[in-house]
Amino acid sequence: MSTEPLPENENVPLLRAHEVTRSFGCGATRVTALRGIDLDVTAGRIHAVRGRSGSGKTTLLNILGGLDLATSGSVAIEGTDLAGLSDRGRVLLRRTRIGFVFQSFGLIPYLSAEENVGMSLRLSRADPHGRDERVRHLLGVVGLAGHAEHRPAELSGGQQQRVSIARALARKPDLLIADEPTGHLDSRTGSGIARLLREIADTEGTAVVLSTHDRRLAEIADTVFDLRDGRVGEPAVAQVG
Ligand SMILES: Nc1ncnc2c1ncn2[C@@H]1O[C@H](COP(=O)(O)OP(=O)(O)OP(=O)(O)O)[C@@H](O)[C@H]1O
Repeated sequence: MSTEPLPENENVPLLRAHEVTRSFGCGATRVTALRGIDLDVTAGRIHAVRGRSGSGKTTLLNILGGLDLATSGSVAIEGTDLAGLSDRGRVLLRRTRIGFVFQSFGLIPYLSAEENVGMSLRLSRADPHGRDERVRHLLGVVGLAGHAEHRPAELSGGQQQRVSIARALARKPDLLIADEPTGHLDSRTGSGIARLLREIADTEGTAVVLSTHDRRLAEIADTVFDLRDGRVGEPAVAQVG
């Protein structure tokens, strides 16, 4: 990958993956999940990764989010190669710049919605007043202002996913990684989550990378990458912007 500094220009990608491969295991049991992925991620845009089960979607998202490292190739956020950071450097980068949303929500069951959303802000010792304001704002953004004190078990699946999206946004990440965010939801609830992600990308300028089998999520994406045999085809520009 070029070591030239990127020009200052709003079209410069936030994240750039170049020739990314990922293999697991060795010898006869070696599995190559990704085989040379090139992909750019841009602020305020939604990038959907589609593909059959086992095509490498989760593996790719984990690498883009710095949860895992490529076997070869590079992933850089604003020119910083993730593989060049120490483990602690990657943890810090994830905490400050990347939010994660998972299919199974991953909320802490004994905490209320507002406590789940505010958790990472408490851990970062954010000023309590600003923290409470941010949590209130985010619960409003995801349409749960009236459910601040509910625990996950008292919320529907769609509401739990909204809490997990608010939690992922608490520290104003530049990049939101969402692995099958509607995978456990019925289609109507999934459509609501799709609209919410679109709104967040548009209003907060967050870059979103999501994996999905869900047509509705692919429809709200700006770019769709089809993963097949560990490679992506030419990115398709989705019909709906
Ligand atoms: N930790 C691991 N160890 C060994 N093989 C792995 C590991 N993680 C993923 N794989 C393999 O890599 C390939 C891609 O898996 P991955 O989970 O990325 O696919 P996916 O497209 O997300 O699938 P799904 O839609 O079912 O979640 C699969 O063959 C899987 O078995």
